[in-house]
Amino acid sequence: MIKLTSVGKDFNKGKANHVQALSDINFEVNEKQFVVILGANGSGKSTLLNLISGNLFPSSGTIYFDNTEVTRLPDFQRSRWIARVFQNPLSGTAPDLTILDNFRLAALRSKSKKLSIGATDSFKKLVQEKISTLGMGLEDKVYQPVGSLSGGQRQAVTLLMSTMDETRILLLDEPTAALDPRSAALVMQTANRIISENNLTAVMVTHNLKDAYNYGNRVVQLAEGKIIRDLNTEEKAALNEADLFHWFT
Ligand SMILES: Nc1ncnc2c1ncn2[C@@H]1O[C@H](COP(=O)(O)OP(=O)(O)OP(=O)(O)O)[C@@H](O)[C@H]1O
Repeated sequence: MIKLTSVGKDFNKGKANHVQALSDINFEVNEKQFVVILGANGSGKSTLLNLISGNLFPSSGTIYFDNTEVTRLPDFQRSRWIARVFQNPLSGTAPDLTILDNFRLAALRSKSKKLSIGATDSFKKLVQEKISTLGMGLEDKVYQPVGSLSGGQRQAVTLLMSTMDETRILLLDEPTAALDPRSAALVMQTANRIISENNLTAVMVTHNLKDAYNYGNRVVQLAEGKIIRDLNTEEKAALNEADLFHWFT
């Protein structure tokens, strides 16, 4: 469903501060796969997500979604299929708008589901039903501004918003890095549930080896802009947690 062939990304080419962030990346993600990306700082993980989302264009190579070339399709034209959760809980939602209005905006990204997207009672009920699955008691707070929620609550709400439209791909960029351990665990459980219940294809960047071990059905390691390991479902299942730690020693 996502395919990168011979993709490279240079920053500041021809200048003294030239960086080759990614080189000759051949990376294919099948539908409903949940890929975890590991790698040291600066290895190119966020750049890879930015190329998939269309926030950056590659310097070389080609990107396809479902066999259609999207190499130079800008992010706003891909956002119909792609939802993204960032490290910073402040990204991804509009802080001054209520929870309900944030969900309305998410639903408006695609009109084809024929959802009633006005501030109608049925839409409110739908949002409350969805939010109640988080087990955070937010269903009684849908008129509260999202900015008043905790970081963990915001990440969970952002994840849930990805189920309001035609999203097929969920990109998670260190989604729990700014959260305390309990909130981080809740957000990961929520992400995992949303991915499987909605048959999403997911790519998650993390530095958390426990999460990389516990979640996803494929694990890829980047180093200096190249893929140096790519373990499929069986190979990942055969790992133990210490193996992942040894990748970095
Ligand atoms: N906009 C940019 N301009 C110049 N260089 C950049 C830019 N974005 C990334 N880089 C460089 O590209 C390389 C890869 O960066 P990237 O952010 O993809 O790494 P990362 O693996 O996500 O790192 P981290 O784990 O620290 O978030 C780094 O050397 C970084 O400095």
